Amino acid sequence: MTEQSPISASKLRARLRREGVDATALGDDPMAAFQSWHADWISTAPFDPMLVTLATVDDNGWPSVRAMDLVAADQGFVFFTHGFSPKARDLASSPKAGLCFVWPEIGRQVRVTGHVRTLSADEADAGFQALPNSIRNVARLTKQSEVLPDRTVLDGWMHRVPDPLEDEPGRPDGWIGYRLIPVEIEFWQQRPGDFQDRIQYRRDVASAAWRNQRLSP
Ligand SMILES: Cc1cc2nc3c(=O)[nH]c(=O)nc-3n(C[C@H](O)[C@H](O)[C@H](O)COP(=O)(O)O)c2cc1C
Repeated sequence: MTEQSPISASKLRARLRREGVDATALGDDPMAAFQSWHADWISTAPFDPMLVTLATVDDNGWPSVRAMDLVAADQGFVFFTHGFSPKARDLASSPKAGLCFVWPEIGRQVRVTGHVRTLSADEADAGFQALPNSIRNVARLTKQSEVLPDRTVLDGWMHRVPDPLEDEPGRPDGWIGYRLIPVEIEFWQQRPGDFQDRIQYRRDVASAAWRNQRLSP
């Protein structure tokens, strides 16, 4: 079987820009639309296809953003982090967050707002086991965003000889998975003359049905 070669991002960008997007083409289910847009992005073999920016807010209303790796997009957006981190503290006190996917090579952006739920222990265990060894190792040894006196602490961790009994260590206490359940998703498509298409979906609280509307560029 021959390996599928990546689609040229610039050719795809030109086509998507020319065609534009409307709510009928996107359909009634914005998660399905996201999966389709994400598949377009992945087809161009980008350097980090799962990259997303996550925004949270702390107890005093201060926002903060950071790059994250999306792990799955199913009925929501799944990501993993350390339970001791500032973002986990934010999510414990204010379980609402924003995501922004930026795919400039194909002229697209997707913005998401929603409620964040902690994954079950089983889901989190499975997600943890699927991570690369190096990340599991760091998760086990460190407390993310803790202040360190200097780099020698990292050197110590890096040169630590692994205990053969810890070959397949389970998920550490502090490692958490989350699923962001969207209440709003906006699809942004670049268009000629910068008259971009923007289709925003909002979930109706009473009926849980999605409604969409077109926004001005
Ligand atoms: C490309 C990239 C991907 C990242 N993915 C993750 C991730 O999936 N989970 C995570 O906890 N941190 C990830 N990070 C690190 C975060 O950006 C951040 O530094 C860390 O989570 C601490 O954030 P906090 O102090 O706001 O809690 C990633 C950073 C980059 C640059």
